[in-house]
Amino acid sequence: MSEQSPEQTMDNLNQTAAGASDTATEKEFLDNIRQNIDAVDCEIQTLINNRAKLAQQVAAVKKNHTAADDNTNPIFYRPEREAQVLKAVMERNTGPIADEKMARLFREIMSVCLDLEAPQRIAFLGPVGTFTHAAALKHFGKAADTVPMTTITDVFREVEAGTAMYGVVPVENSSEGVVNHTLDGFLSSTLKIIGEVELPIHQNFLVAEHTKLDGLSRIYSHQQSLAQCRHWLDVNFPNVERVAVSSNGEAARRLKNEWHSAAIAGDVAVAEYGLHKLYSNIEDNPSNTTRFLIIGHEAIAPSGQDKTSIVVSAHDRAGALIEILKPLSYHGVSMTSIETRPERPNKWAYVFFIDMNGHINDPNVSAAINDIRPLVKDLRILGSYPKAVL
Ligand SMILES: O=C(O)C(=O)C[C@]1(C(=O)O)C=C[C@@H](O)C=C1
Repeated sequence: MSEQSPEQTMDNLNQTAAGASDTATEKEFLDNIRQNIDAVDCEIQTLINNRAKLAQQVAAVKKNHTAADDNTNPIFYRPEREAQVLKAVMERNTGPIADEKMARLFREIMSVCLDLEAPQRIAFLGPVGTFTHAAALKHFGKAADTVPMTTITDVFREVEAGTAMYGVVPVENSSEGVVNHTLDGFLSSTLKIIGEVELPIHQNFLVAEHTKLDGLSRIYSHQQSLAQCRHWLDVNFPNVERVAVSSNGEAARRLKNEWHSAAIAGDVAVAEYGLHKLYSNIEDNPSNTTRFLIIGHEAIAPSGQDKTSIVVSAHDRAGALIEILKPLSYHGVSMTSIETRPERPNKWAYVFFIDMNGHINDPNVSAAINDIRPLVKDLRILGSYPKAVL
C-alpha cells in the first residue's frame, strides 16, 4: 500500500467496507499501514545510525585537534551547535508533529550521539525527582549520566573538581524570585555559565499504591511548591497538615513508608518513585516557570542567539549603578535582568549580576563591557551562552 493521508485511508476503508461488514477488511488495512510503519522505522533506524557515525567522525576530529593542540581533554559537548540544530529542526518542521515535540525527539537523538562520542557526567541539585533533575534531562537528554548532589555548593564543587563535566542549578523562579545560593556560588568560583534551561513548573498531587486517602493526615513538599499550590490546597485539603521538606524528591520518597501521606512534586518524581498522579497541574499560577543555569569550564562559541552574564562589584558612591548601565544603552545592548547581592565579607557593599542579549564576541557587547570596566572595582564575565531553545 502506498503512503496515504489519514483521510484517504478512511475513504478507502469506508468504500471497501461498504458492502462487506466483516472486520477482515479493517484488519487488512491495519496490517498494511503497520507494514508501512515498519518500513519507515527501518529507514529511521538506518538514518539515526548514519547520524551517529557522523557524530563519531566529529569526535575523531575533536580528539585529533586536541592532541595536536596541547594535552588538555577534548571537549565533545557543544551547546552552541546543539542550539542551532534544535532551532533548525523547529524552523523546517511542517507537522503534524508540533515543533517543540519534534525538537525534543532530536534532543534525545543528539543526546545519544554525544554519549557515543563521550559519556557526559552531569551534576544537579538533587535528589532525583526534583525540578532541577527534570531541567538536567531536558537540557542534556536522557542519555546523559545525571548525578544528584545535596547542595548547590556541592554542584559547583563537583564541576570544579572535574568529577562532573557540567552542573545544573536553579537560578530564578517567575513567582518566587532569585535563588541566592546560586548567585553566591559564582562569587567564590571561577566556573562559567555555559547554558540556560527554562522549565514550566507543573505540580502534581501524588499518592502511593498503599496510601489511605480517607485518612490523609500529611502533605509533603518543598516550601516553594507548597506556596505555589496554596489556594488549591486551601480548597481541596483545607484540614490536612502541610509539611515542608528539603525537596520535592524527598517529599515523594517519604510516601514509600507512610500510609496516610501525599506529596506534591513534578512529573520526574512520578516515575522515579513509582507514584500515582491523583491530580495534575495543581499550581495556582499556570505560567509559573523556573530558569536553571548550566555551569562548566569552557567558553562557548556564538550560536546566533546568545546571552552574556557579568558580575560587577560597584564603587560605594551615589549614582554608581546608573554609571554602570549607561554603556549598555550607549552601545545598544539590551539588559535582560539585574540582581543585587551583598559583596561578602564587606559590609554594605554590593555586587550586581547583569544579563544582556548578545555574545561577548559581538562588537557592541564587548564595547559596552570594556566601557564598564573602568567604572567599577571589579568585573567578571560569567559567560556567553545560547538562549534556551526548548
Ligand atoms: O557537532 C558536533 O560538534 C557534534 O559533536 C555532533 C553533535 C550532534 O549530535 O549533532 C553531538 C554533540 C554536540 O554537543 C553537538 C552536536
